[in-house]
Amino acid sequence: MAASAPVPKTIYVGPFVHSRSLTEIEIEEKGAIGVDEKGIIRFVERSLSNGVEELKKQKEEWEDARVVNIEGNGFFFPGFIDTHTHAPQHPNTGLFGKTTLLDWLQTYTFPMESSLSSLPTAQRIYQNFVSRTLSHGTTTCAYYATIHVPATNLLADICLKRGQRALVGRVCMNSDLSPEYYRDESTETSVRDSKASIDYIQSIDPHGEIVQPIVTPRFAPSCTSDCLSAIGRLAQETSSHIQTHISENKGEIALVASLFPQSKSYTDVYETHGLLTPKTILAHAVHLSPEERKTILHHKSKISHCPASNTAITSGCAPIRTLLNEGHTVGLGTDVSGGFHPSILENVRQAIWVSRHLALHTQSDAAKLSTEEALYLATRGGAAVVGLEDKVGGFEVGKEWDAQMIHLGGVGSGEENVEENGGGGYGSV
Ligand SMILES: O=c1[nH]c(=O)c2nc[nH]c2[nH]1
Ligand SMILES: [Zn+2]
Repeated sequence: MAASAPVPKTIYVGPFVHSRSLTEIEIEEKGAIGVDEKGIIRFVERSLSNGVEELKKQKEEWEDARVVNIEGNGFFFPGFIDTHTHAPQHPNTGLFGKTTLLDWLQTYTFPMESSLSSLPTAQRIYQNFVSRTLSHGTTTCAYYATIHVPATNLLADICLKRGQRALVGRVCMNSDLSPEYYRDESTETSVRDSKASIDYIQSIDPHGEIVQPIVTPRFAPSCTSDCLSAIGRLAQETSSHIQTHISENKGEIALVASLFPQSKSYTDVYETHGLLTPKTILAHAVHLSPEERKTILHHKSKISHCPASNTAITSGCAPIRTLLNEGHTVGLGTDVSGGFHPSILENVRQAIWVSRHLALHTQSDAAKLSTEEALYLATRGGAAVVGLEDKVGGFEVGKEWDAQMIHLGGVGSGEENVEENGGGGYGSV
C-alpha cells in the first residue's frame, strides 16, 4: 500500500506498454522502471542494451535494488481504472432478461441490494467482488455500495486492506421510486448516514491515499428535490467526489421530466441542485442533448462510459467520439450488474464494438473508436475521471507504480491468457 507499507526498491525489467496520448500507444521492448520504497517511479529507461546489472552500476543508489523480470512472453501495463460499478450487485451479474432500466431496478437490483443489511452477506459479496476486480487488473475503482452504513464502511475496509484504490459511496435514495424496504426514511437520514460513512472512510485513510468517500445520489428519480440539494451541500462541505447516473434510458429521461417539471433537462436537475462539479462522475450519458453536453463541459464534470451495460439493458449507444471531440473527460465503467462483466478489458472491447454499431446507425466512420483510444479510456482517461491523473494511468517519473504484469501464453502452452493474470497495486504485480 502506498500509504503505509514500505516496499524494497525495485527495478521492473522487460517490455512495457502504455498510452502516450488518446491516439498513441507506446510499446517499449527493452524497458526498466525504477520504483522507490514509497512505490513512486524514479526512472524509466528505454532501449536497455547492456542489461540491468550495468544499469545498476550507472545508477549509484540502485545497486542493492531488487529486480523483477518479465518471465517469458509478457509485458507491464498500467492498472485498469473502473470509473463506475456496483459492488453489491455482483451476484446478479448476467441477470437482466428482457428488462430495461426501470423494471430491471425493481425486478433484480433493489431486492439484491437490500440483502446487504446483513453484514455477513455484505462481507461475502464484497470480498468476492474486490478479488474479482483485482483479478481483472483493476487497481482503482469507483464503487457504489448500498444505503447501509456498516456494509459501505466494510467495503472501504476491504479495499484499504487489499490495496485497491477506491472511491466508495453510500447510496442515497429517499424517494418512493424505491420500495419501502429499501430506501432512506427522509432527507435528514440520507444526509446523516452519508456523513457517517464519509467520516468513517476519512478516519481509516485520512489523506485518501487508497480509499476516499464519494457522495452518491443514486440518480435523480431516486431522490427528492430537497435531498438532492442537501446532498450537493454535503459534497461541497466535505470536498467530496460525487457520482450519479445520467441520461441512460429514454423511459428514465421521461420520468425525470415528469418528476422535475421546472427543469429544462436531466442535466439541469443536477446543475440546479449543486451536483455538477469537477469532481462529479456521470455514468452513461447516452442521450444527452448538445446543450446538456455544453453544461457538463462548463462544470468540468466527468463521464463514465459503460458500453456492456448500455447494451445488456438496451439503453443505447453513447456517442463517445462526439464527447471526446468536444473535450469531455471520459473513462470506462463496468457497471456491474447492468454490465455483464467485471473486466475493464472486456469493456474496452465493448466500447470498440458499440462505436461501430453507432457508425452503422449514423452511416459515418466518425463515430468509431480505435483500440488506442479505448485503451486510453481504460487507463489515463479513467485516472482523470477519478481525479488521480497525477498518480496513475501511465508510466512516468513521479507517478505511482500501478501496474499489471501481463503474461501471454502461447497456444498449446497450457498457460492461461492475458486477462486472468491482472495484478493488484504495485506491490502485487
Ligand atoms: O445501470 C444502472 N444501474 C443502477 O444500479 C442504477 N440505478 C439508477 N440508475 C442505474 N443504472
Ligand atoms: Zn450504474
